[in-house]
Order: sequence, then C-alpha cells, then structure tokens
Amino acid sequence: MTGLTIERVTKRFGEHTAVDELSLAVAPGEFVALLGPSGCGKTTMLRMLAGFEAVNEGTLRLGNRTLASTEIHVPPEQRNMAMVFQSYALWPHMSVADNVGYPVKLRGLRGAAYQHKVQQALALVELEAYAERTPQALSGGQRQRVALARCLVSDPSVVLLDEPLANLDRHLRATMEHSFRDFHQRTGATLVYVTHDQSEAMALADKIAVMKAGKLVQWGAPEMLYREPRTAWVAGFIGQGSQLNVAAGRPGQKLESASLMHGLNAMASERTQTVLVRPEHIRISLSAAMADQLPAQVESVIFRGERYELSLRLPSGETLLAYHHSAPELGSQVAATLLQGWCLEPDQ
Ligand SMILES: Nc1ncnc2c1ncn2[C@@H]1O[C@H](COP(=O)(O)OP(=O)(O)OP(=O)(O)O)[C@@H](O)[C@H]1O
Repeated sequence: MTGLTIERVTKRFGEHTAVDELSLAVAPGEFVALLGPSGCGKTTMLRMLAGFEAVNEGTLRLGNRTLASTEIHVPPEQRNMAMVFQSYALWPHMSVADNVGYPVKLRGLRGAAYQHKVQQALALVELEAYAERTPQALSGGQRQRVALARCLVSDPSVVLLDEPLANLDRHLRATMEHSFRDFHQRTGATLVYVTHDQSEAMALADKIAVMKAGKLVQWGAPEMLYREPRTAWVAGFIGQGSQLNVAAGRPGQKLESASLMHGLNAMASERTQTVLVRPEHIRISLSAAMADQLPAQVESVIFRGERYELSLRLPSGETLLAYHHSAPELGSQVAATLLQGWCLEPDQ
C-alpha cells in the first residue's frame, strides 16, 4: 500500500482557477472524501490524480514516485490507479465477468490465472452468482459493484471514485455505503472519494477534505469536522446547528454552558463572536425560563420519527434549532438550556 501526497497543486482553466494550491497527505490504506459544493474543484482534483488533467503548479506523488509536476506527467495507465465513475461505464453487450476481466485481458492475462482474478474481484463485491448476467439484468447498486470489481481486478494502489452513488435512490445509497466500507476493509486500498453529500462523506471516510472555491478549507476526521468546524461556512455545510452571536470566547474554543449563556445575554454590540450550537446540546423544557435558561418561541415543529425538530425564535431575533421528544404548541414559549457551543472563525 502506498500513500498519496498532493502538494500545493493548482489547476487553471483559462482565467478560472479550479483548484488553488491544494495540499493533502493521504496515508496508505486511508479512505478519504473530497467534499464540497458543486463547482468547488473536486472532480478536477480527482482527474489530476488519475492523470486525465495536467497540473499547472505543484506536485503529486504516490509513495516516492512523482506522478505529476510542472515537468512530469505520468500517463493514466502507468499510475497504478483505477477510477470508478458516476455512470459506471459498463459494456452492455458483455457479461458481468467479461466486464470485470476486461482490464486484465487487455494486459494479456488468459486461462486459469484470468479466471482466478475475475472470481477474486467478484467475490470482493459479493457478485459471484451474477458472473454470467449482462449489466442490464442488474440493479443500480449491483452495477456499481461490478464497476468496483472491474477497478479492483488490476490491483490498483489507489481507487478514485467520482460520486459513485449519485445515480442511486436513497435506500440503495444507504446499502451501498455499507458495501463501500466493507469493500475498503477487505481490500485495504487507498480510496479517494468525491462527493457533495456531507452525510455520505461522514458515513464513509476516515478523513474528509472540505473544499470551497478550489481551496482546502478544512481537513480532518468526520468527528473532528463535526465537533470543531473551523469556519462558519464549514459549520453550515456539515451537520445541523445554529450560529449565534455571543460576547465570549475566541475562534477554536469550546464554551461551556455558563459562559455561553452569559455571553448570549450581553448587549448586542458586544456579541461579536459567532458560536455554533448543535441541536443535541440544547435541552428544552416546556415551563417558563429560569435565570440560566433562554426564553424562546416555537416557530415550527417537524416530526422526524425518533424525535421532533423545533425551530425556536430567541429574544435577540436569532433562530435556534433544537430536538425534543414531544411536540410543543406552535407559538408557545419554552425554555432552552444551551449545554455547550463551539467558537467559529468568520468566513473570508
Ligand atoms: N475542462 C474544463 N474547462 C473549463 N472549465 C472547467 C473544466 N473542467 C472544470 N471546469 C470548471 O472548474 C470548476 C471546478 O469544476 P469541477 O468539476 O472540478 O467541480 P466539482 O466540485 O467536481 O463540481 P460537481 O460536484 O458539480 O461535479 C468549475 O467552475 C468548472 O466549470
């Protein structure tokens, strides 16, 4: 297994900078997601890793080997990487087994060695029983697993995945998330996975690179990004929560209940720090607010099965998102206790 190093990589299309001095070190065997809104440069970064695009500046390395720089461009077929596309790109006239075996057949593998490779790849995605079917006779999720098996058959060091679940319905996506995690555990391959879906990235990846306008805004484990988002923008993009102005703390600091509540009660002109409060850190009681609680008016109530999601209006005019086990009446007053908050950097 080999690690992947991206060092100050820039890609321009004419005047437009699609990827802007991006640096990342992906450890061998790590499952990494490139996450960001549409147009932030995720696919362009993936295509540079695959070798379909040249870099304008910076360096890409696989282990000690330089794959791309201003002077070097190793062609895609010599990078020992495989890419899985959103569209699967399977051949409709070939059987599942022939689709999977195609890359190694191209390299001249035949006979028992060929059969063994194909069987092994199909076993990794649990599709041995479907070897003789054509792709049309498979579900969307099964087709995506064929595409995965086809990329694994050539033992790549790195597997690149471009929104591989985008064409699947919600239920199938959830099933496929398990397949991807399984697949990663069984193969130990280094995976780079592009998605604009934060919940998918959180469910799958060991580490997430959050991108905005071609730049890396934060890089870390899903739990870390959720608990300690760096900027207001990352906090808004990952998970749910409310951003409130308080007179306490500084960016990168966690506020405990007492200082958070104190800071929220200060004068508006002093409340200059933006704080993220996650809904699971709010307790709601349906009685009048005590001194250490915030009075709030219920503006909306949504039933989410396991709980109700409340949108509350604070005296400051700010909105607070909270969960509760029962549904308070619309327009009623409740009392909110904020258990903790996380201080954010403003966006540039
Ligand atoms: N071949 C190209 N020529 C010109 N501009 C391009 C080219 N490829 C991408 N771009 C531009 O670069 C920017 C980044 O595109 P990219 O496809 O990498 O974004 P993305 O984050 O993958 O978006 P999406 O989630 O919508 O696929 C966009 O503004 C896009 O229009």
